[in-house]
Amino acid sequence: MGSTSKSVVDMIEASSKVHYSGFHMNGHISGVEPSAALQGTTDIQRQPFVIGVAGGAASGKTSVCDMIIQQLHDQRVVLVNQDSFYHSLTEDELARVHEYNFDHPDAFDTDHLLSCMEKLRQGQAVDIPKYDFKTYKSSVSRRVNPSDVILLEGILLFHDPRVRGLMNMKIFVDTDADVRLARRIKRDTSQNDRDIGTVLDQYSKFVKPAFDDFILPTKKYADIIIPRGGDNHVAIDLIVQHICTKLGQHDLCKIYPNLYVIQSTFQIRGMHTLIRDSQTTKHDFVFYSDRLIRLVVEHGLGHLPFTEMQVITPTGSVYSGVDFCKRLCGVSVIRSGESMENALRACCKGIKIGKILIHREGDNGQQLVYEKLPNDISERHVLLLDPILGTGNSAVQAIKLLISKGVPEGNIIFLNLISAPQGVHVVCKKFPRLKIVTSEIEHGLNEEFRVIPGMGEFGDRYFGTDDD
Ligand SMILES: Nc1ncnc2c1ncn2[C@@H]1O[C@H](COP(=O)(O)OP(=O)(O)O)[C@@H](O)[C@H]1O
Ligand SMILES: Nc1ccn([C@@H]2O[C@H](COP(=O)(O)O)[C@@H](O)[C@H]2O)c(=O)n1
Ligand SMILES: [Mg+2]
Repeated sequence: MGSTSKSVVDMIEASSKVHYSGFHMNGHISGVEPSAALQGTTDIQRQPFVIGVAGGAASGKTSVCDMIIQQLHDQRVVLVNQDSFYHSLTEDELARVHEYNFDHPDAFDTDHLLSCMEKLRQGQAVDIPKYDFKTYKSSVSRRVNPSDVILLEGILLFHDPRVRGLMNMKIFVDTDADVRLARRIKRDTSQNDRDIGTVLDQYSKFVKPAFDDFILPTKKYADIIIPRGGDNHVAIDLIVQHICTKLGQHDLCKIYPNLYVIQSTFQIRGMHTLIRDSQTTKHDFVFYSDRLIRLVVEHGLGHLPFTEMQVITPTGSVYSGVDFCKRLCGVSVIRSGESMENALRACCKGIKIGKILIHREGDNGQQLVYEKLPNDISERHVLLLDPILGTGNSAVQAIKLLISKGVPEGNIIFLNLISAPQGVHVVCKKFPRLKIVTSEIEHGLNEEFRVIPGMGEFGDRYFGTDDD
């Protein structure tokens, strides 16, 4: 199929240049959801996506980071090394350098690292020290500009909870101890002018014990463990793909405060991988779609208003909580939207569900052919259900109908599994008070206006009508 697609960034620049570049001038970009206080405003300040890469010395951390940076060539990425924050040795320490433990957490100026990271996260440039392994001192520094992605790498990066707390993703490079020692000998004798006896003494006295006591125990904090470091191309490709997905979503979220992409996890990516696979059986397709739909529905319900209430617990204490919004209604866009009804019913006991059927003739010829909605819909908050947002034309028809029935635009939450950027632009621009909640942003649309990578005809795959 001769399909062409535009990258998210291309489309954003083509259709929304003013918002996009305006945002970059403010210089705040992030991997984190906007805070509650900022939701609903256009002044969203975002911070960079921070990836921590830890592992033993000479495990291949720097090499893994270099490979990630190479693959993220069209993104603004900076690398910050924990090595840069080694304390400079005093004259006394220098005189007895062979007794100094460079692999202990105290060897690093972690407060300085934290203050530099804080500035970068706030969009400010920082001067990061340059550490010299031969003189054991930092002298000059290098200027690091704020970026969309910060790679932070070092042996003990996961040791301090404050440093761990900065990270959106944690990677542990897991390389065999013999390989690490062999590389270390090679590196220290050739680059750092050390003799092999000194390298081996340091290894047995400090490096190996510190690895066992301080580095290995932090492996449990990793989101991803990469065996074989830079040789593991599959792992690096997956990581880069994940980062691109997050950045793509953030680009759109930067522009539209009414777009909510649920926080991606590897569970969610795994479910998406299954439902996008053309070889997945109907049974698995339904199972994993249902799991994802439930997540989207729960997330969407989180955007409904609530009232505060107090209850008495069985211990006789007062619990101050909230009461659910009662005036609700689901509206499914026939036919694939009906796949989302069960999840909504499972979350909202006895919820009314209306239906809309829109007939699609080519790209622009959307026509409303059927609707059955509760009479009092104008007094309800509406959860509009359609698993795929493509061109946005059907969605616009459905939303217009709801508004014509008296539903305030701000009372509509549009729930879908995947959204093409084109559809997001159309819906978010036309209905800025409506909220879209989705689980992934797609790359785009092909020449036939089908979402890509997409997952095919959702209704056919879900209801089993795709058999020959
Ligand atoms: N997959 C690999 N194969 C061969 N040599 C490697 C590989 N990964 C790293 N190296 C080499 O090992 C040394 C240490 O790698 P580096 O990425 O600097 O590790 P770290 O940052 O964990 O100390 C470097 O000299 C590097 O060129
Ligand atoms: N002056 C120094 C400072 C550090 N080391 C060793 O470097 C290792 C950490 O660097 P990686 O790039 O390998 O992560 C660590 O094991 C220190 O022992 C050193 O030898 N001399
Ligand atoms: Mg390194």
